[in-house]
Amino acid sequence: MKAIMFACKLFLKRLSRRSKATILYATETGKSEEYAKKLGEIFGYAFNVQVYCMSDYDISDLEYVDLLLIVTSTFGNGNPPYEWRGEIN
Ligand SMILES: Cc1cc2nc3c(=O)[nH]c(=O)nc-3n(C[C@H](O)[C@H](O)[C@H](O)COP(=O)(O)O)c2cc1C
Repeated sequence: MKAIMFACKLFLKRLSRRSKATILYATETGKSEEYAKKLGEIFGYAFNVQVYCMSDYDISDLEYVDLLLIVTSTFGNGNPPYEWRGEIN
């Protein structure tokens, strides 16, 4: 039992040291959200990853992020999805 607790502590310590990656997505029909979540799973092997919808993200949190990935679609004349057009928090 002690060995398991020790291994868990080591594992959590190691996880907390990983660089922080944030993935923001903006979507109309859900494809970018799906892709952002898949990307999150893949990057989760090497980074401490969080995935957010663009409209839910507080931009002041960017200063704590080591890597930022943005997944979005375009519509019409290369316009971004609706949620991207609104003001980011
Ligand atoms: C009406 C309409 C307009 C589109 N306009 C563009 C465009 O200008 N450029 C582009 O690359 N893709 C365009 N697309 C393709 C979408 O970007 C594509 O379907 C995308 O995968 C949708 O992703 P989402 O579900 O994350 O919004 C358009 C699709 C539709 C239905």
